[in-house]
Formats: sequence, C-alpha cells, structure tokens
Amino acid sequence: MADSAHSFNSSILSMEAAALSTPHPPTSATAVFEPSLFSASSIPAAFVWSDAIQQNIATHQEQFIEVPTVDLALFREPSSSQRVAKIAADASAETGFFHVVNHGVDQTLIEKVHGHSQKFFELDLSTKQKACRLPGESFGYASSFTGRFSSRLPWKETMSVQPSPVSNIPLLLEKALGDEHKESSEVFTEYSREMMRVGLEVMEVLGMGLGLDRRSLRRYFEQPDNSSILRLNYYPPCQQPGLTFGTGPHTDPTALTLLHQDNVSGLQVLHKGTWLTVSPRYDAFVVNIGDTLMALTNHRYKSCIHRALVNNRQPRLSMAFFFNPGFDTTLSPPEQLVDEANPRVLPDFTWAKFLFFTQSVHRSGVNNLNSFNSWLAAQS
Ligand SMILES: C=C1C[C@]23C[C@H]1CC[C@H]2[C@]1(C)CCC[C@@](C)(C(=O)O)[C@H]1[C@@H]3C(=O)O
Ligand SMILES: O=C(O)CCC(=O)C(=O)O
Ligand SMILES: [Fe+2]
Repeated sequence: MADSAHSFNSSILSMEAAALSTPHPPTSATAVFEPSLFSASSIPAAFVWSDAIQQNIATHQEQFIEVPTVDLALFREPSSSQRVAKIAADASAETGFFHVVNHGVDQTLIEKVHGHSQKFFELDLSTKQKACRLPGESFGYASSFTGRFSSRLPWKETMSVQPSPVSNIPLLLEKALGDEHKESSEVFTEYSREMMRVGLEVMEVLGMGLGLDRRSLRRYFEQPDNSSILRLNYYPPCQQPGLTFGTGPHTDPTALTLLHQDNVSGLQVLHKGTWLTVSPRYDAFVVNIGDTLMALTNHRYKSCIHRALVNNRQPRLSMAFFFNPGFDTTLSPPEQLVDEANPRVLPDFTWAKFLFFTQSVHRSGVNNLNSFNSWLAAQS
C-alpha cells in the first residue's frame, strides 16, 4: 500500500474514487524541497531509501547496457519492417525497453522542450507553486511529492500536463504563470502531438512483432480521448546521492513511455538482475514497456524495471511521455494472444481504474500488476 495518497479527483474518476475507496488524507509535509537543500551536506531522513544504501549505489561500479535500437525509417520500408519488428519484440519480451531512432521528431523541437522545461524549473519556488499539483489532482508542479508520501521521497521536481482529451497545458502555464509562458505552452503542446504520433507508430511495430497485424495494438490507442501524460522531471544536485533516488525502482503503470534524457546520465534499467546505466543518446527516445501494455499483451511483453539516480555535480532533466489508451477503453488482449498454453493473466480493466489504483490506493513500485490484480479480486 502507499504510504499515503491523495484521492484522485479527475472528473472521470472522482465517482469511481468515491465508490471504491476511502481516500487517504495527505500527510503533513516532512521536508520542504527548497534550493537550500541542494547544497546541504546531509539530506533529510524522509529522502533516504534503504535499498539505495543496501545496494551501495554510491560506490557501485557503473556498468552500461547495450541498448537494442529500433529504426522507424527501416520499419517504414516493406523489405525491413519484419526485421525491425522482431528487434522490438525481442527487447520487449526480455527487459521491456529499447531505443527508437529516425522517429521523425524535429531535433529543434526536442531542444526547445528541454529549454522551456529548464526555464520552468529555474523559476522561483513560489512562482512554480502557482501551477502546483493540488491535493487530489495529478497534474501540475510537484516537488518531491511531499504531502503525498511521507518517506522514501524522490529527489526531484516534476511538472505533469495532460495534452488530451482536453488539454490543461495553457491552464497550467499561461493562466497560472502568465502570458510570458505562452511559448512554453505551445512547445509542450506540439511536442505532445509528436509523441502521440510516434507512440502510435511504435504500437504498429510492437503489434507486428507479436505476429499480428499492424493495427492489433494500435487500435486501443487511436480514439481521440486518449489520456496520455507529459511529465517533465528535474533532478537537482544532491550532496548525498548514494542515499536517495531521483525516481525509485519501478515499472511505469502506463502503456508505453517515450523518454528523452538530457546529456547527464542517471537512468538505469534492471537487466537480468543487474542495474545497468542507459547512456543518454540525444537522437533517440528510450521506449519503456509499461504495465498496461504488459497486461494488454497477456504478459508477452514485460514492463521495464527502471530507476533514476541523482548526482552531486549537476542537475538532470528528462521528459517522459506516458502514452495511454483512452480512460474507458477496455483492456482485453487480442484473442490471438490467449490460448491453452497462454491463459489470461489478468481480467479486463480500464486505464481509468488502474490510474485510480496508482494514485489513490497503491504507490507505484516494481509489483504494480500483482497488487492491482489482488485489489481487483478483493473488489469483486
Ligand atoms: C500514472 C503515473 C504514476 C507515475 C506517473 C505516471 C507514470 C509513472 C508513475 C511513477 C513515475 C512511477 C514511480 C513512482 C511515482 C510516484 C513517481 O516517482 O513519480 C509515479 C508517478 C505518480 O504516481 O505520480
Ligand atoms: O528520469 C528518468 O530517466 C526516468 C524517469 C521515470 O522513470 C519516470 O518518470 O517514470
Ligand atoms: Fe518510469
């Protein structure tokens, strides 16, 4: 169970929240994530993670992973599409992640998103808090989730926006912060549109990789009410980086994550029992299979266990686009993925229900689907 969680209060989910669970009240903030902390020689106890200490992350010899690469330009060539789909499928069935290149997203747009994200996080804390994630909401600015969780706080600030079905980007930037943030709002909107295009194309690759037709997975994500999330992550320097995590070990509950990291390393994935660093690659997106896609493929593809480390030298920025089906799309695997040898692992569910679970019942970690399955069983 979560240490504590706000109720999730989107209009779509609030009725369900009321019906399914008594939301936990927010705990009082145990530590304020303000700039003086970034140079403090010791960090507050609420940020200390025992698994970081046990695993000696401070002194551990860093190893790098050779990342499988999925080339979308080659996928578009009929003669090589099957070969590319196989690379993606093998990677997704093993560690649940790969790089995607030749994605067609303008490099200048990516640079602009980094620039506008940087500009946002460099604002005064009091200004950022004007776009604050309110109790019960899942969008807006949050520092370290103080209030939502009381221990194992992540060493990060985040800004989360929803590009569709109804975009809250102008509301969170222009309306909360002022007209001078209009350009940031436009850049994040355009980037989200591009991420949805790439997300759909990757779904085609992954569908074909299962031996199915191109639309077999893509069709779950095509409706205009898709509920993806753009989350900007900012990891300030930390003077005791071996005691904490920027983002703790977890799988993404979402369907597919398209992540772009700046040139500071920090992202690690668990590969065959070993934590390996994913070197930043500016021309590529890191694609993570999330729990929702694992469920939708009847566990053929595995959600990727990953985490982000912090360092004591420089801030790090990453942009995660969590690509999701519509809130109410029924997540029932394509029939070809279910047979006697591969019986259904999970019952049907909707992204709305799973999102509610991750925001109000369970704190996301490495075992989200099992916990969700038990919770669903207890509901019925
Ligand atoms: C639906 C979501 C919940 C989280 C944001 C998106 C997808 C990833 C989830 C998260 C990043 C997994 C690690 C823990 C978490 C609390 C975080 O550190 O941000 C998660 C997000 C969340 O619950 O807000
Ligand atoms: O910052 C990173 O590299 C990873 C972030 C992440 O895993 C997330 O936002 O879900
Ligand atoms: Fe993640």
